[in-house]
Amino acid sequence: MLDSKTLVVKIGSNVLTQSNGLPDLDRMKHLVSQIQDLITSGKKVALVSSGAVAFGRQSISLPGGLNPVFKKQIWASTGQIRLINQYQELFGNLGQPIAQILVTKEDFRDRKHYLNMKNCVEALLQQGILPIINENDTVTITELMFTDNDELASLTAAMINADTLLLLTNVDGIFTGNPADPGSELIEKVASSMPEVSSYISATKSAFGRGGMLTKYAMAKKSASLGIQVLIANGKREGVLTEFQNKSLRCTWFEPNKSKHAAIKWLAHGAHYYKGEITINKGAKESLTSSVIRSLLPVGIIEVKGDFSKGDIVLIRDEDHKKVGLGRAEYTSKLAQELMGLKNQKPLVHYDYLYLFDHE
Ligand SMILES: Nc1ncnc2c1ncn2[C@@H]1O[C@H](COP(=O)(O)OP(=O)(O)O)[C@@H](O)[C@H]1O
Ligand SMILES: N[C@@H](CCC(=O)OP(=O)(O)O)C(=O)O
Repeated sequence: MLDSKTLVVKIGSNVLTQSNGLPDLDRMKHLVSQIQDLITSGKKVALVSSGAVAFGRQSISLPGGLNPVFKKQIWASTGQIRLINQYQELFGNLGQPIAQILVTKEDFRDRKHYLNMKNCVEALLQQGILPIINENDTVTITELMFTDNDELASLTAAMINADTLLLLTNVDGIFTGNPADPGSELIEKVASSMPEVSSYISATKSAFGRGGMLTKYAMAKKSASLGIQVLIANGKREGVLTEFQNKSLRCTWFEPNKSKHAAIKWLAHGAHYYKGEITINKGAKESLTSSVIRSLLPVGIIEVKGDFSKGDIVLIRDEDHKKVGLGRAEYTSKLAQELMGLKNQKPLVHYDYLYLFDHE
């Protein structure tokens, strides 16, 4: 485990609820005081907390036949107030100010939203205020939804340039089989050089979880590839964050690769957030994927699709429709259409803002 200065702590729904579905206030209090200890020790912490639907579900009973989307919206909108009030009370008792940030996938897709959100979270951290982030479940339905809050936490860690992502769930980490099976062993370390461990993971989810261990694993691997160390640990364990501080935590630790710069971290998560598609010819592909770092020039572009602005993410494909990478557009789709195929024009994607999939 490495030292940490800026970290994102994600708390899963199950950590905050008891097996009977009622909120586990003792657990919450315990975690709050340990988060406070992390902040007091000089770390910058952003908290991604699930629990809105679980808190809503246990306080508002709804008719069984009600549309599941309405149910989720009602539970999330009523439960989020309870969740944040609880945090407000617990952190307030310790003199720690908090802020609530509710986001959607669109906020990560649109460069302006993204920068507003990033600036806001950084300003809060700068002022010693703890941002508590959750998905805006009332407006995010189907394709607008994050896979789960592990994805949101991973995006947040990339956004604020965190060195550490701590995913707290109801098991000690990834096991070699069903965690309840005494024959299963905890996988203590995952490194990019090691064989895949995803085959061990079953699609089972805990009682209130959404994504399950498979998304946790996928997000942890992605974050580690960008240079963020990731720990999957048991949020129900007494002193979990104190053990993290002491580097003695039982967990699955993902060894980070060399850290990528902030823009690349944002781009790497852009696979579902791009606004336009650029098709490039063979020569341009060879140039981008060669060992010499090069920008994407209009001369190599053969098609521009979608409506994007300066700063938006674009997906780059080759002539065979294969995905080559993601880039940040230096100008609009309209101008890109005009310059397409022309020599001696300014790059559409600068090499500092180019993420190639093969490099993952
Ligand atoms: N190999 C595995 N190791 C650990 N947990 C696993 C594995 N396969 C499936 N799981 C399940 O993943 C669950 C945690 O994911 P999830 O329900 O999404 O939690 P959270 O609500 O904390 O996000 C565990 O409770 C466990 O049942
Ligand atoms: N936004 C939802 C969280 C959904 C979710 O991803 O839950 P989990 O798998 O427990 O992290 C809520 O607050 O209920």
